Amino acid sequence: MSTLRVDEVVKEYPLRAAGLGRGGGTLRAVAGVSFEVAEGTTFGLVGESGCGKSTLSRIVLGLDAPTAGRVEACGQDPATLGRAALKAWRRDVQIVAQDPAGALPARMRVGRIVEEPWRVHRLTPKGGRAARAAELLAQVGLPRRHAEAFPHELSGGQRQRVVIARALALEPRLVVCDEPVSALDVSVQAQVLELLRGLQAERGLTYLFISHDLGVVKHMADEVGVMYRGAMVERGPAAEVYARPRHPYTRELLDAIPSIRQAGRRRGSGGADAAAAGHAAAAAAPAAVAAPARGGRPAPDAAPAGAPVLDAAAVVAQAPAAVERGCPYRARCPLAVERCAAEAPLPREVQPGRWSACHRAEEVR
Ligand SMILES: Nc1ncnc2c1ncn2[C@@H]1O[C@H](COP(=O)(O)OP(=O)(O)OP(=O)(O)O)[C@@H](O)[C@H]1O
Repeated sequence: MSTLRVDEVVKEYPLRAAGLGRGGGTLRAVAGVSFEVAEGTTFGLVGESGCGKSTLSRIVLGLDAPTAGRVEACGQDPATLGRAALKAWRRDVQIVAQDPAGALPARMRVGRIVEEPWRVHRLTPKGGRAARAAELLAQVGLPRRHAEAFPHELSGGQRQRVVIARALALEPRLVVCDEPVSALDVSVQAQVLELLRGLQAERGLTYLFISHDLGVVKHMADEVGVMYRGAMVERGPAAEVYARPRHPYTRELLDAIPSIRQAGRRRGSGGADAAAAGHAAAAAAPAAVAAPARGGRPAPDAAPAGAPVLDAAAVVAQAPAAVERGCPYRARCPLAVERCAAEAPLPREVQPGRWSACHRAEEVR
């Protein structure tokens, strides 16, 4: 049974809202993405900065509506729910966000932070809020006395544990983990990932795990989806994708894993700097290769006729939308041939359960 279904989701923003000019036109941040996540499993969503991961996560969380397509999470499409129903649905779908320093209210004590979701939903758990909050803190590996601490008195890893405890307070079924360890030291990352895995096993949680780092996702995901310029270019069981990628962009990301780790080590401590260096390397590597711009097909009712539709990477590269057809990855692709310029590859099932949007998927090594 699927806890999450994402069906042909498209999200477009006016170029003006994306800070790109004053005229008409549309930025296509998510370009027809589909996948399902079975109950109790983890789907890893990977791609470089600007490929549309966070936009997709906002849609899954019901914080934004898709321009086209549909999401069903825990049995409901959040875009169709009224206010009260949406609030009730949010008990089932929680987020563990990226930045522990920014995600917690600075002036609230930790115990009170963990209790907050019960306050918002006017609930009292068995045994009372304070006692249950202390239990939750213990379950995420924090001593009970930390309930009295303020977030700034804790380390980054401890703060992320508080974020996780708060997300679990309402006993959700689906947790969107959006770069949950990217702000942490490399050694602490492993501990937090271990905690997330343990909680999943205990509670049967379903995770949508978003990261720019295929190395991190490897430790978590049952299935992986690789996003490039708003599209999902490869999808399949994690072990198979890592062992034999079927898209050259996945290959490029896999090849980048050792260099990211080395970048962290070169900076010395394996501490926060290392994680930051890894993030920077992942973001910078693709930018070093000039990506061409591409105009996409406008969604039927999204943009006025004649207004350009840009994909995310075209805008990241800040190049004019000159190329109208073909595979968006071809300028970086070692396998690109003439056909790739003429015809955009549609996702196809290259073997049971494995999807790739590459004309030459079978030749990727
Ligand atoms: N509210 C918005 N209005 C306009 N454009 C947006 C908005 N949110 C995101 N975008 C644009 O959509 C594209 C995809 O952004 P998104 O944040 O989803 O990517 P991402 O893969 O999560 O990147 P990062 O890891 O850097 O957050 C980017 O070009 C971004 O500028």
